[in-house]
Amino acid sequence: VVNEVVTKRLGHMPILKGDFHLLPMKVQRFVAEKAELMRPRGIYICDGTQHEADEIIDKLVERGMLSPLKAYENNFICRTDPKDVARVESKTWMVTPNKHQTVTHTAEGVEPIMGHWMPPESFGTELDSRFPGCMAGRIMYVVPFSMGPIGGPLSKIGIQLTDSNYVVLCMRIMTRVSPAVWDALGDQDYVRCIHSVGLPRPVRVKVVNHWPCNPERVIIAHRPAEREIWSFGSGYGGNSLLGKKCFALRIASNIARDEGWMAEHMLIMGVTNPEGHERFIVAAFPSACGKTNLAMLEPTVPGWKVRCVGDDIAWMKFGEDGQLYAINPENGFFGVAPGTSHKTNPMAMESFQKNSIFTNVAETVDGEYFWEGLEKEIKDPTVEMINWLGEKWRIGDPGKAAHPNSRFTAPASQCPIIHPDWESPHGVPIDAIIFGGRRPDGVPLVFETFSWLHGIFTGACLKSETTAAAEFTGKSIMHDPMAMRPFMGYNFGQYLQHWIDLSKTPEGHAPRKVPKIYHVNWFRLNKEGKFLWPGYGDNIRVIDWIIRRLDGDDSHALKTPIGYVPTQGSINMEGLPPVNWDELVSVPKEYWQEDAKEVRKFLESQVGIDLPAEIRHELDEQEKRIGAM
Ligand SMILES: O=C(O)CSc1cccnc1C(=O)O
Ligand SMILES: [Mn+2]
Repeated sequence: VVNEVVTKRLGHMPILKGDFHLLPMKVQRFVAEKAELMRPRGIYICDGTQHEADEIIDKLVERGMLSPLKAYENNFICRTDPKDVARVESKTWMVTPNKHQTVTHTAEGVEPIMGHWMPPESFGTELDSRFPGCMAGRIMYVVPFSMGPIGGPLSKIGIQLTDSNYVVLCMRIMTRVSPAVWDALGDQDYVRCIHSVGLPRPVRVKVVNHWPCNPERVIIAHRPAEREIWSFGSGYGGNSLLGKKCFALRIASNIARDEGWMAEHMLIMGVTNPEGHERFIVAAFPSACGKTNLAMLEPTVPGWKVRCVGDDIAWMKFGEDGQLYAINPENGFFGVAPGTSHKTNPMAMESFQKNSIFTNVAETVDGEYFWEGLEKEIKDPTVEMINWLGEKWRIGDPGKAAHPNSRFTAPASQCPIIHPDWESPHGVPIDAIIFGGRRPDGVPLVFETFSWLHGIFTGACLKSETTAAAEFTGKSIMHDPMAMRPFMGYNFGQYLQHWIDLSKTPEGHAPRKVPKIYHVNWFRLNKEGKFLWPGYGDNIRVIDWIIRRLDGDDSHALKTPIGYVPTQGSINMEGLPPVNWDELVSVPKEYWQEDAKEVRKFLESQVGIDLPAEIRHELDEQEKRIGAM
């Protein structure tokens, strides 16, 4: 179908690949309009095939942006401009007509830590000063992708326009890119993702590592009501792979609120006990707090089996039967490389032995990847390397081999313990939700909350020691409510209300089985500053206790003011070096009295009048229980 407006807009823009006029008309209009705005030298409609990826890879290798890691099959490495290495929260915005659609009514003079609001008129100005002509001399790739299996009832479709072929390669690993998306689209809406590295040709600045970007002019703006994302100036991770944080969390949480489901920053895992009974659990930990490690856990206790459904994002919806179901909307893993090893996550290691892309890690002269944590696994510890800055480096030299936020991008299908149902369109049944974070002091190894509302309150008070994924540095305990702080798509108080509302069974439906909510803390330190708990594969012992609780075993729990903690002997410690049980599970009165004051101050100053009454009630009741200790 040819439409005059589209034809006029496209003008003589060459279509370098694909048949533009076979695209659905609404997509033709979207592509033509953006092409007229950003004026690329041509349009390339992606088909997501291996052949297409190989062609793009060859071009990037020739240009020097990507190089093959010759020790593996089809693995590649790239180094970014050192100024473009992580999500940039300070330049990530939600654009809504009314400020409080995005941010809560914080106390006078208190900056919201959730949601970063930009008024629509300012967004217009920012857009006009960046996007017109920004793709000059570059190709505009049209990437049709599905978050979730194509055509699934919980899946959603996006179209990303980008001038970065690195982004095209990564989107193909992280999402489902296929012409089948055009057919699945039908009359449903889709999320419009517009991305540019922000460096039109002819380029007048020095491009570092063949990595075009425009760090000083970065903006990542979301228009949730319009289901639109605009990203400029960064080629990296969550700033540019718009299917992940921007779509699957910030925009999707808005769609989920409107449609009655949940878009959460959670891993999804299947756990089978020695009796062969499998349960599925989701867990929300802040960035770089071990979600991937838990999702791919290798149990140290015989008879247990863990299989991975997802490691970062869960979309969940109550089914007709009242059961909560979850899908992993992603198609790959974009995991933190440093700290990943055969000791900490052998299954992750096995997931990226081929067909994967490594960003800002080190490369040995033998063509292997290297990062902090692999010292004991490298064949030759004296081997010469190129570090993430492109400098000659050896183990023991000053500086780091890999950037702390360096990443592997690997197909989920390559994970040896990927669950057989990981692509089930309807998802897997969820029986427990676990919140957790890095809490060096005062927080027990695990506790079960008293109710759905108490669980939401506990999630809203989630805190964790900061890590490398965001731009914060240094060790401090930061609030990260529901592990969604950087990804909150709308007013946090309304988000809590949405969780509360979802537990209510709609008229004439099967009663909703709300999952039990737990909190875990693998990171408690003893008085000498040493970890009290071995963690990693031994965390199955905590999951075992949780599953016995789900199976109705209520004998091994001690009621405390913050929830039920395991009684001594109720966690299988066989084979473990002695553990100081009291230090590990104690709920110290003075610590929690302080904490009660701090979370009240946090909720009152950060959520204010938007805090649902039910959660305020949980806050009051918990403070009373602690006070009565
Ligand atoms: O986008 C980045 O710079 C890394 S952040 C990231 C990547 C994958 C999964 N989770 C995160 C996160 O920050 O939570
Ligand atoms: Mn994450």
